[in-house]
Amino acid sequence: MALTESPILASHLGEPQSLLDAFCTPRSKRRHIPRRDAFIDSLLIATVFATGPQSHHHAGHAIYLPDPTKCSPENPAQQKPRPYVSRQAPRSSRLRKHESSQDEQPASPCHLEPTSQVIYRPQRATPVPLPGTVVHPLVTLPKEPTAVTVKCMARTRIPTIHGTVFLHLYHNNCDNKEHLAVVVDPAQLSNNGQHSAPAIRSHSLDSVWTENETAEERLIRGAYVGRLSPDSQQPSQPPFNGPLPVPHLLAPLVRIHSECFTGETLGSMRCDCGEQLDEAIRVISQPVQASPNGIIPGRGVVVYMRQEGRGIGLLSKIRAYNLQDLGHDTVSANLKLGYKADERGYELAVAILRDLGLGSVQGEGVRLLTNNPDKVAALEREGLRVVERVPMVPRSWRCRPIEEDNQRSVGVTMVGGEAVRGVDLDKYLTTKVLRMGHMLPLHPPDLRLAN
Ligand SMILES: Nc1nc2c(ncn2[C@@H]2O[C@H](COP(=O)(O)OP(=O)(O)OP(=O)(O)O)[C@@H](O)[C@H]2O)c(=O)[nH]1
Repeated sequence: MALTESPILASHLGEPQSLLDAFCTPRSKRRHIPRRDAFIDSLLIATVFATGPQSHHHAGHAIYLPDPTKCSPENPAQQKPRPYVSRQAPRSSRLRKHESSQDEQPASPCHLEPTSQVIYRPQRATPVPLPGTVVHPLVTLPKEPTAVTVKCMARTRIPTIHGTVFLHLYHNNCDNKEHLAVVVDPAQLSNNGQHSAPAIRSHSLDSVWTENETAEERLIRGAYVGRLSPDSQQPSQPPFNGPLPVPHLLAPLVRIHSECFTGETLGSMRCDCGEQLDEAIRVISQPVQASPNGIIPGRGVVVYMRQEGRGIGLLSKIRAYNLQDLGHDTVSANLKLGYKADERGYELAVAILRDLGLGSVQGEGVRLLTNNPDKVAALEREGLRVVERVPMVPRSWRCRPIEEDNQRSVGVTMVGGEAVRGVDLDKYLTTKVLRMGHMLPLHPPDLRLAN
């Protein structure tokens, strides 16, 4: 086929950028183009870009070529639209999508998502049969379970209204999200290196990353001790076997917090997530009695997991909110969308805590800030040593009854805010108690609020 016979190319010859734009218009807007032509066009475009000059925006982009035998218009069943699954949806849903796309539909430029970059995934050699072993062609060798690995990429000091915290950013080998740990341990700011409690530090951050890494590289990623300043620059030492538990020391307070864009960033009053994040940092920062050393600064961690909407992702959470406006509660809305009431997993959170020296059998146990019994059980199943559960009572529930609907002051759900209250929030909290078994004292008037 000559270049000019292609309907897309003919109208864009000599203009590679506008050609690419035309090809990249959403599929819904270019349905008039027969799929066979679209395929030929993609081949031609690939040729044009492989041979011609490329802008730096497009140089590294893969162009996916569909299998022409599967993309044929003779098989319309293969082209039926499928529900859109957000990239933030739980891994299980995204994998389901991928598997079903392999079963039902051919890979095409419109279906394929960019390959996510997975960091530190261990390389495994392809199993080679032993000499003399007959391998049946239909036998699938069982996959080895992948051990969860996390690595702290950077750490820095963040002053907050509750005191200084150390923000840690983690990568892992299970998803491509950047989970965080907010470490409250202000004793680490002292430059004299004397602490009455083991410092909560990341093992992976303090490790030696390369043979020839410089002190400056260590400082920049946050592997330092004391307070970093123009006058104080002490790179940390590679860790030994982690801090050992100290007798008579109160175990550090830990909260596993799940991301909530609406509550934490918009200050939504449908939930108390922003308030909970603030409350967790506040409570952990309170000085604690540590006999025989007397009072020591508060110690603990908020592990901030990118598990928006209890793991269903923001797109589905937004849809769930509309279902809630139609009369569903937070649990039945999830179920109606095809999810479990809670889609979260905690193996990464536990791995992060272990990297910080907490929750293992040999290390310090943790006091867990939560009302959610399933969360405690799930964390213990993952091997976290929980020595105590500490309740998180919503601030508005401490001063019952609700004074006025939707009453709040500016920034109330943000870190440093006050209490959030309102009818939507009360329904949400009541549902958590009645349907999810959250361990909170429920006042009789709340029963009428649950729907
Ligand atoms: N699916 C869904 N998720 C919600 C809703 N409201 C808040 N969330 C999410 O719920 C998560 C917070 O979890 P919660 O159930 O409030 O609390 P928890 O972590 O289970 O329990 P606690 O430790 O006691 O706070 C965040 O990821 C929010 O985005 C909702 O109506 N539907």
